[in-house]
Amino acid sequence: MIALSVNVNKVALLRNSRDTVIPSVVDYALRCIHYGAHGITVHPRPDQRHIRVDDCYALKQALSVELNIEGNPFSPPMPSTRKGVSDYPGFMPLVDAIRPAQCTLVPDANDQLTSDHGFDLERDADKLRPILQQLKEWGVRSSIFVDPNPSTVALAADLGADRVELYTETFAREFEQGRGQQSLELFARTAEAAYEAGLEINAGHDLNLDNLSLFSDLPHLAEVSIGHALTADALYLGLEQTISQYLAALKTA
Ligand SMILES: CC(=O)[C@@H](O)[C@H](O)COP(=O)(O)O
Ligand SMILES: NCC(=O)COP(=O)(O)O
Repeated sequence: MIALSVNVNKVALLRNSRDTVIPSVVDYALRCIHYGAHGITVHPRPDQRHIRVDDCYALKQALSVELNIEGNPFSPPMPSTRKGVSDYPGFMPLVDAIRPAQCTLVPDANDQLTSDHGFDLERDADKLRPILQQLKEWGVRSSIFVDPNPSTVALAADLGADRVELYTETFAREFEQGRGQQSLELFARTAEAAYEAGLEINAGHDLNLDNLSLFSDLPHLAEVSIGHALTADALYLGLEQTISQYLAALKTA
């Protein structure tokens, strides 16, 4: 079985556009689980523009399924600029406080719009090793966000990671151009090399209802985390009932 972990960043982004709690990130996450999702993913960034520190605490408390926290382990503390929102303590202090089931290390710059590359395992080895050791001591399963590369992925196991998350943006773009099958082959060779090295395999970024069925053929795939497209699809797929309920409230149905 391939686990679906729903990334709730975009729900927080919508919530943050007002000083209200609509939509509730925790309520949305609980509904995802009620409808069959297996876990919840968040990617807090230092500016807390979507998921906030307080969301991480609330999700940890509310969830009985796996919470996956993604982020740059080297991101420093940052004061909050918004009233009533806690300061960002830095990524590793946050993970220490929350102790999620899984922590995915992503090399995002602080001001990056979204994740756009994986770690360079050769260049960043010495920086990553103590981070992975720390996660092990905390009992947090570790995963490293990587670009598909069959010749370097095994290094993640040498560094002490439990899993890798394959960054699937290139697959999504190639799929749109009709080259999904060719692109999947590179991912499959990377997955085989990772599996041979003893790693478990996650994947994510820009997976959607069009490309997911093909991607789910990836060998040894344990988990996908999906947020952006899934949130947009929930808007579309829930629209009919929503419009009809608003019309009923107006007594014009
Ligand atoms: C690591 C990764 O690919 C996701 O966490 C991605 O960053 C989605 O979150 P955002 O859409 O908030 O960037
Ligand atoms: N790790 C990928 C993730 O959490 C969600 O990525 P996306 O579906 O929002 O592109």
